[in-house]
Amino acid sequence: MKIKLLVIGKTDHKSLLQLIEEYKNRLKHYIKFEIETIPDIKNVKNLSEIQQKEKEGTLILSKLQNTDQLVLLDDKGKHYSSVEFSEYLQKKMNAGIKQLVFVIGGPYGFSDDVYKKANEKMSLSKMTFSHQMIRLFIIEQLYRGFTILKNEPYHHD
Ligand SMILES: C[S@@+](CC[C@H](N)C(=O)[O-])C[C@H]1O[C@@H](n2cnc3c(N)ncnc32)[C@H](O)[C@@H]1O
Repeated sequence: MKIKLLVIGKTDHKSLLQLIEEYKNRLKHYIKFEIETIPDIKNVKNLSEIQQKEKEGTLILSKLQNTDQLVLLDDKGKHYSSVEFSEYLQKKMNAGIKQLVFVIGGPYGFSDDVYKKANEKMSLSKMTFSHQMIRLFIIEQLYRGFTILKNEPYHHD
């Protein structure tokens, strides 16, 4: 199985970028992982929130393969503990899924079309994080999940 993280807009904070790189490199020891960045929509100031979400949504959907399993990161999604998340990853690998795609929405979240296409919604907290910060959090949780599956001493309950 491969895992892709689909995000909108470049990571603009240098220190956040460094941490993302660090955890991305750690994660790559366990699974094929890539981050795909959709460029920011131009002239957003002239667009309503709905128009921006729809434009971003069209771009998100254009990046997907038919066989992809689409997981939206969404503060209203399902909650997992880190151990449950590791079991979730194991189940996906056992199910023979080719590519698991986690998507992070733009500043206003996802369009209706993206919600319709999604296989599931996953929340990392009841709180809302910025679309930049959440990149690091999901990558760290993926890394943590694989260390749990390998019984490595990173996670402590
Ligand atoms: C600033 S938030 C968007 C908030 C927007 N009001 C909404 O309804 O989704 C930007 C993106 O970060 C991600 N995000 C933020 N907080 C999250 C959380 N607690 N769990 C999972 N994803 C989250 C989601 O992908 C969201 O689309």
